[in-house]
Formats: sequence, C-alpha cells, structure tokens
Amino acid sequence: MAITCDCPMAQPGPTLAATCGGGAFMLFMGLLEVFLRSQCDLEDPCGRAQYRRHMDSVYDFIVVGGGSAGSVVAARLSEVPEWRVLLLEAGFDEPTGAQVPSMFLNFIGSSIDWGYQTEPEPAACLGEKDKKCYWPRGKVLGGTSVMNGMMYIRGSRKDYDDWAAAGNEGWAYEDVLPYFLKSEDNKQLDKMDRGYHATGGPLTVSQFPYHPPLSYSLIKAGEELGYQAVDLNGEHHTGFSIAQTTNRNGSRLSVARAFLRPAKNRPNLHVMLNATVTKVLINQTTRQAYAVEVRNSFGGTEVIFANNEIIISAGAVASPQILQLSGIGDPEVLSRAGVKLVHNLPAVGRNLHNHVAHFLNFHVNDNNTTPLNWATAMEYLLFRDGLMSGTGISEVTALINTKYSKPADDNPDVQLFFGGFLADCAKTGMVGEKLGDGSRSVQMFPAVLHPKSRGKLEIGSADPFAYPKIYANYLTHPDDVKTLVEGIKFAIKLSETKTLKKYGMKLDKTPVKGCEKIKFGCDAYWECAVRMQTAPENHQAGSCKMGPRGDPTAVVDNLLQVQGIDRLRVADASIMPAVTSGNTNAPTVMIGERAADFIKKRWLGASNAPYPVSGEGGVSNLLSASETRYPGWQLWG
Ligand SMILES: Cc1cc2nc3c(=O)[nH]c(=O)nc-3n(C[C@H](O)[C@H](O)[C@H](O)COP(=O)(O)OP(=O)(O)OC[C@H]3O[C@@H](n4cnc5c(N)ncnc54)[C@H](O)[C@@H]3O)c2cc1C
Repeated sequence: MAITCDCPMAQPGPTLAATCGGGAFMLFMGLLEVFLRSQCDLEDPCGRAQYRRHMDSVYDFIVVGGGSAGSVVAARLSEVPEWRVLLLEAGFDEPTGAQVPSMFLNFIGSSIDWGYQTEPEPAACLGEKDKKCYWPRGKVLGGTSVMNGMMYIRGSRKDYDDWAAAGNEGWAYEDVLPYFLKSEDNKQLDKMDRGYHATGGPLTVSQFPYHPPLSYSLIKAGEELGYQAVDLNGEHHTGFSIAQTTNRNGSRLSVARAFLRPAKNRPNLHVMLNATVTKVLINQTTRQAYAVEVRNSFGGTEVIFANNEIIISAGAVASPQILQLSGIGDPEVLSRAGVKLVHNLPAVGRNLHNHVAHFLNFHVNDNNTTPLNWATAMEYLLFRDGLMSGTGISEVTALINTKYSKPADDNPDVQLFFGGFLADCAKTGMVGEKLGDGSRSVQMFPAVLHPKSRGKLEIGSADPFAYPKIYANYLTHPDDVKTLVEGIKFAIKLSETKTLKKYGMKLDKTPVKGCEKIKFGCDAYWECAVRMQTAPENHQAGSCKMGPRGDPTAVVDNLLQVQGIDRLRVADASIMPAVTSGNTNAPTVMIGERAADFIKKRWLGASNAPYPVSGEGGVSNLLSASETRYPGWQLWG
C-alpha cells in the first residue's frame, strides 16, 4: 500500500527534544525530530484514525479506553457495518517520536504518561521518596502499547491452563491460542516453531532489524548455563531469546496503529480523543448498564447512551477505578469516597499484582558501539536499520527456573530482562554513558513471574480526576523475596560465564543505600537491596479478576461480563486472574480479541469461538437465585 504524506497534521504529544534533558543534545533531538516527521511511514498523517470533535448521543457499543485491548475491541466490533461503535480515549494521538524503538523509555514521565504512584509501600520501594513506586501507563491512543518495550511474549501453556482450572471455562491454552493467531502477522515464520504462529493478522510480529553484538553473546551465555535459544511463544516457554516484537519495518507498531488505522474509513466507528469517561450509568431496576458520562475535549460533560453494551478497557488501574466511581465495588470503599452504592462487588480493585524486579548494574569493556549521532540517525532515516531500529540489548529476554520451580512444568518463575546499548539520549549524546575508565554500563533485572503478594486499589474520593489510591504491597509475601534473590544470583552467574567475561563484565558492587551495613552479596544483603531499590515491572494485572459466576473474589465471569450487571464487560489486563509468565501486551491483545468474539456471539449469535457459550444467541449476566449465594449480590443502593 502506498503511504502518502499529503494530509495536514498537528504534532501530537511531546517532542523528542522535550523528552531529553540536557543543553546541546536538545538541538540534536530537535533536528532529528524534524527529519523523522518528514518520513511518511513514521508520521503517517493520512493513515491515522480519524477523530471526531462531537459525539452522537446513542451508539450500539461504547468502548472506554483506546489502549492495547480497547483498540482491538473497537476495531473488531466495527467490522459489523450495522453496529455503531464509539471509542472514548482520555489521551491524544501517539507522538511521531514514539515510533522510534530506541526512544521507548523517553516518554515515561511525559504528558502521555498517567504517571501513577503507589501509596507508601510497607516492604518495597523503601529507598524511594515517601516509599512510593512509580507506575508509568500510557495516556494516549494505543495506551501503554505506545510506551512499552514492544516485546511479544504470550506466556506459558500452564498460565492459561491454570486460569481454566480455576473455573474459567474456555481460557485454557488450547482455547486462547487461536486468538493469538487471529491477531498475528508473523514475518519470520521460517524461524519459529511450527503450529504456533500465523500470518495475515493486523499485528506485525518480528525481531527488530538490528541486534547489538552483545545480544548474541547473552544468548551464548545462556547456553553455557544450560538454557537453549528457543521460540518462547512456541513449544517451550523456558529459555533465552532475541524476542520478537511488535515492530513494523523498524518502527513501533502500537495496537492502535495495528488495529484502528486500517479501520479509519469505517463510518460506523467514531473515535473521540481527550474524552475521559467519569462513570458508567446503570439502571437499578433492570441492572443493565445503559450509558457513560464523559468529560469531553471542550471541558463539558455529556451522557452517551449504549443500545447494547459498554466495554471498559481502561487498563488495570483505571478500569476498577471507573467501576468504583460508578458505584460498583466494596460498600465501605465507596462510602468512604462518597459514592452511592449501585452494586456490591467487593472484589473490584482487589487481587492487584505485578511482576517485581531488581536492577543490577554491570560494567563492560565494549567500546565498539556506534553512538547516537548523525551516522546512526541516517542509518535509521534511510534504511530503518541500526541502533535506533531496536531497543539495544532490551530485545533479549530469558525465562528461567530457580530452585523453587519445577523445570518439568515448563512454567519458569523468573524472567530476566536486560538494558543497555540504547540509542535514546544521554547527556553526552553517546549511546550509554561512557565511564571514566572506558567501560560502559549494562543492566540485568530479574523479575518474579508468579508473585504471591497481592495489592489493591481504591478510589479516595468521588472526583473522577483524582488518582486512585494504589497499594501494590510488593514483596509482602516472603516467597517473592526468595525467588527474586535466586533470580539475582542467576544474573550474576550469567555475568561470570566465559562468553560474558570476554566483555570484562563486572558487577557494580556499590552498596545499595540503606544496606551498607550488610555483607555485600549474601542473601540478607540482596533481601535488603530488593526492598530498598525495588524495580516494579510494568505488568499490572488482576484488579478486575475473572472467575466463575458467583465467586466473591471475581469481578467478571469467563465471558468478561461484570458479575451481576448486564451489558457491561471489562476487557484488558485487569481481568487476568494471575498475571502471565512474561510481558503482558500480547495477552492483552488476545483478551481484546476474545471480548469482541463474545460480544459478536451474544448479539449476532455467530462466532469463531471454538467452544460452546451457554445461552441461545448469547448470555445475560444477571445471576440466578442459585448463583447469588454470596450475600453481597442482593445489596442494592
Ligand atoms: C515502560 C513499559 C514497558 C513495557 N514493555 C512491555 C513489553 O515490552 N512487552 C509487553 O508485552 N508489555 C509491555 N508492557 C506492558 C503492556 O504494554 C501493558 O500490559 C498493556 O499495554 C496493557 O494494556 P491495557 O489495554 O490493559 O491498558 P492500556 O494499554 O494502558 O490502555 C488503557 C487505555 O485507557 C485509557 N483510559 C484510562 N482511563 C480512561 C478514562 N476514564 N476514559 C477514557 N480512557 C481512559 C488510557 O489513556 C489508555 O489509553 C510495558 C509497559 C510499560 C509501562
């Protein structure tokens, strides 16, 4: 398809220069931005979804949040030409600079980041100001897929089989695999395991075009420790990999770019930006959701009606927040916040969890990397190659077993991430800061894949623009600490392999502040270190947990319908009963695909769903008398 640039477009979002501090570098970044914006495939002014200034007052379906899941739901529902679909997104369109893979960290803390912070943590982030952990989340069309690391990891077979075993019929690995395939357009089929990948979907999946030499060495180092290089989305889920990512020809493929731009000419899909949903309205007699209240881009409040359904896809923080603002939640939380109870559902906002990690810094002797300069920039601008077309060694990942997990389960308990050789911005304009002794820094960070600690999220007031109170409760379960310490030891062992010794890789032994009195490197030291310098991962999940109908710990059922309320679903990372073993974007896209199919099944009576869904032409979510065994179900405000 020919890409044309011949359409007017205002620069959306923060510029690259604004995301890089530091005097002289501003000029470089400013000029680079001008060149990037002249590239039609990056700026894509004609291909972007068309946005409306005004909404109609009634639609068939309203999707709240245009992130990783919401973009999919809106695009798939609008495939039905008779359905009128509204997508409401609180942020604006994605900035051109965010298309450059190597700039993936630049937008954290910018205006497209909600920039959440937890409440003071009891057992983690103790070295941070007020003991609060920082949670970046995308406030932009495409959501967090506009600022993520693009890694495409689906999770293990056991993750989904466990969801199904917990009573979620239709969510076993064999059930969800077709939905991963439905989205996928894999550009490297020949390199991947047969039977696990597909082409032709909207989501382009491929390795980045360029790999720093150290990426290959990390894979070799893994082999030295007995781990093979594998397709982590294939037959095995344990091993090392230069991961496939959601990039298209060396530029970021956000979920909005993949799913919504191709749908831009559909007259039945309306996309509103800068439109924040403040609550869902529910008819207390029929117990059906029928409208949303929206703060529009002019600062006014509108009520928009849904003939059929409302789908909340606002992410693991905002989805439970919106439910609580709508009067769905724990009566005590709502009463404290001054919100009238509509439906007693205490599970809303509970079961919040996330992978948790610790950053280890290493020095390497490698000076052999092209810095971010005009040569690198031209390589990217002309050929979409070189350091700017990837995320440095962050493209590598490993899923490994500590002594606490059973290798036979193929369900590793630690994911190893890497950082370094990133052509983003540095004070000197070099890739990675050169240290005085001629070495440079790289990072490894092990993350706990099956955290047992659970947090919660509560609104503190009825103000929809006040951030909710987030209690992450990281590392409150002792097993999480033990697993993380083992992950750290594995990372250090990896740095000591023959392969990495060639780089002169050395652990930075500067003691973590607050742990100086403990002998460096012993278990007690690492326990202290992980609590002082906690690296919260960005895979928040579980706050609108999926569970069997009537389960008091669940918010949605296996069709993603809010329990006890009809015509209201949640579809995003918040529904995961337990976070998957890896990065969460691909699973969230799959959840969006499934939600769209459930809805089609209900309202059209047809679906690709490979397993039976109860009810003729779909199912209402009103609970029968036998399902209302939890006393809370009867409470109505
Ligand atoms: C720095 C970082 C790196 C990451 N790296 C990776 C990676 O490499 N690979 C990977 O798989 N995952 C990664 N992730 C995680 C992954 O991107 C997320 O899990 C995923 O995008 C979550 O999708 P979601 O649909 O649940 O929420 P989101 O994508 O966050 O979407 C929620 C959307 O709802 C909107 N919204 C919120 N409230 C309202 C409201 N009231 N009204 C209207 N709209 C609203 C938001 O603005 C947002 O657009 C990373 C995350 C971060 C932060």
